[in-house]
Amino acid sequence: MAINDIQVAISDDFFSAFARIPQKQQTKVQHFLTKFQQDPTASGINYEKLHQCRDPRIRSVRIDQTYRGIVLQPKSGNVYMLLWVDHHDRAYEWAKNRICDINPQLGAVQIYRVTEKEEPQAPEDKKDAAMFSSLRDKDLLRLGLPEKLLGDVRSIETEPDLKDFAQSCPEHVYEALVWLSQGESYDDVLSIIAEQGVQEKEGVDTEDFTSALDHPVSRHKFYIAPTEKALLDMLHAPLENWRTFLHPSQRRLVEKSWSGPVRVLGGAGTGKTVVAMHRAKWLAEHMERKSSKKILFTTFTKNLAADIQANLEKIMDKEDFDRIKVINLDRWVMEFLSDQGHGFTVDYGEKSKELWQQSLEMLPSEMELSLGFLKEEWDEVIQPLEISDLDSYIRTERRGRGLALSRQEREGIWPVFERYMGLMDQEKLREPADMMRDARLYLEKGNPSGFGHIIVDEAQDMGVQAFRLLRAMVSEGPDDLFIVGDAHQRIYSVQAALSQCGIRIVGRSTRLRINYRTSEETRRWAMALMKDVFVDDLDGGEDQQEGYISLIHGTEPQILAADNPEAECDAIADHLRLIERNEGALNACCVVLRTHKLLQQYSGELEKRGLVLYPLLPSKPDDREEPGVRIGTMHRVKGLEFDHMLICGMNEDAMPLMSHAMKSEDPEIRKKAEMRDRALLFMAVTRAKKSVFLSGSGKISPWLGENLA
Ligand SMILES: Nc1ncnc2c1ncn2[C@@H]1O[C@H](COP(=O)(O)OP(=O)(O)OP(=O)(O)O)[C@@H](O)[C@H]1O
Repeated sequence: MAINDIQVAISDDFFSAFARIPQKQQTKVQHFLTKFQQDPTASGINYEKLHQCRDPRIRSVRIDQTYRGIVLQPKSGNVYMLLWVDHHDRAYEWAKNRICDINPQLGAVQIYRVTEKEEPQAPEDKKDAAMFSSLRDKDLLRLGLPEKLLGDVRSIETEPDLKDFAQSCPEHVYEALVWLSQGESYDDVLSIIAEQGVQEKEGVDTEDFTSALDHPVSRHKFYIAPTEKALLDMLHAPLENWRTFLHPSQRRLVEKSWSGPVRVLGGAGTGKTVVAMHRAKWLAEHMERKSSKKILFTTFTKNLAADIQANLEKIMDKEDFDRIKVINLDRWVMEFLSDQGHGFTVDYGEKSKELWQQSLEMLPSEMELSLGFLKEEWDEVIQPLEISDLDSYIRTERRGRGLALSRQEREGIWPVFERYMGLMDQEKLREPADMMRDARLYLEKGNPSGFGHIIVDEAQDMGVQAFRLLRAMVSEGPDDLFIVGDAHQRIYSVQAALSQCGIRIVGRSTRLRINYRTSEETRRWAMALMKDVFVDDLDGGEDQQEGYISLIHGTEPQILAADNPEAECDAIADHLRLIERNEGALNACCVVLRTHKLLQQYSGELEKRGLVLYPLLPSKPDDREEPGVRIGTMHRVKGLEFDHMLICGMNEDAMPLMSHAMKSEDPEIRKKAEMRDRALLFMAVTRAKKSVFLSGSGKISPWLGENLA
């Protein structure tokens, strides 16, 4: 057998186990793996049969005197699979009841754990109460359940039983069981998994590991390193599973040529950014080598673009990476316009405030409309619809506005807008949305963007002008636009519909449904915030709120209502100290506040209580090597994640914030402002990987519910 025919597949469990062993042994494992990958049949590799082991194909291999790797060596073929690594006794204990085989129904490689004494059936007295009693064995096997686990499934009665079963069950089967436990019908679950390319197959050869490793389920579990360098890179970041182990539902979006724009929706933490990054990588690897056009990966926020750039660099070859430009859209617009000799400066509201005041002088004295109302009219109607004359304004439908304006009233207020536009021009100023419009006009005149494909993250915060611009930046055609977003997290712009901006996604739209970040308890709490509100699908329709799951469990969000701010800060400090005692550091904890003023106030109070703080600054990435509790505004944590989130100062007037918009005379504007704050709280809560703590004092936010600590 030629050595180069040999395939070495490494399981995700192996990488997790590797991350837990001491550094000294990690170095030895690296040496071992380099040798092993070159030739697993070399005489220096000591395979030992484990007599206690349920799977006759499993062997141990020697790393050093005390550490062992666990390997599967199939009877035939040239595949070797590395399953685990640990101290001798623990490695043997892990291997004892593990089975690694090819599922006869699906043709995928699975690893699972059988109980000491397999019971093909549940005990008689448990049968009726069982959670999956309505399903026949045949139905369960069709989902890919190993036959040896049938008895275990039959014994599951409660959610905690199901949760425990996760330790033994192959992950894709566990996912199917969780869907079923949440009330999805059996047929719907079959369709969900079929969409991922997971379905019953005829004539599976249960000894052909080479073919089985190509199955989407196996590819979610095993990594076949293409080069030694790729393997070493993986070992340097063993817990970053997203680097290689794409879920089948993610992989099918990434590795495919699409006939036009694609929209990917997905709740918080479902891996939208991960998918978008892998999509960029796949496109770079598959695009025409000679093409002078680049791939643009764009985001709404600057911070996220910086993170993505760093992450893409980790998973790509330099040559492929050079085909991608990662930049937030605003910044690209500035660079492009400057190249075109545009000559205007963007204004984020500082100077325009003054100009609005001057323009207000044009309002007829008999009209009693506030400046707030006029600015809302500008942001919601005039700006997105690009209205530049009174006639068009009179004819427009004013969608999304709650207060009607007669023709006469429109004639009355138009001079205010006209004056504002004139003053902005005079001062050579532009609003960010105007900059996007101007960039689009240059593109439409024939000045190219230089991009052949565009990937858009955080699309929920891109407004009408941004979508129109993106459409103009790349020619219509295969793989032109790949757009990911989640309107539950829209905290900046107003709702925009892709199709109304020329981006047609019909037939190329999909949803990611498995949350990899937050626990199920946190996910449910966050979803309850959005229970009775309309959440759009970025194209004018409604996003379904059901059908998401998280496979991780944790504690319920903890809510504290203190008598006064001092008592609240005492409780926050106590909560942090407890985490520090358990985990040894506070670097993965983050405290967020609704406003800059609250941020200053709470920072001072927490420092007084002896806590070291690490402020999250607007443009500096979070360096997790630095000590201290992360602290920032809620907006600053968009797109990030932390083990523990503390969302503080959640008083009645802070959430929702009693802003101008919340006091608007237009009910639609009040509704939108409230929705943005709900989305902000939703986004902040869903940054947590392990726990959420929400606190306020005196009268707390009505959204924190009644679950008081
Ligand atoms: N296939 C995967 N395997 C392991 N981890 C994954 C996978 N996909 C995503 N993750 C992890 O899940 C977490 C969330 O991923 P990501 O940030 O891409 O989600 P998102 O949908 O963009 O989140 P949000 O919208 O809330 O910002 C990250 O920690 C990521 O590493």
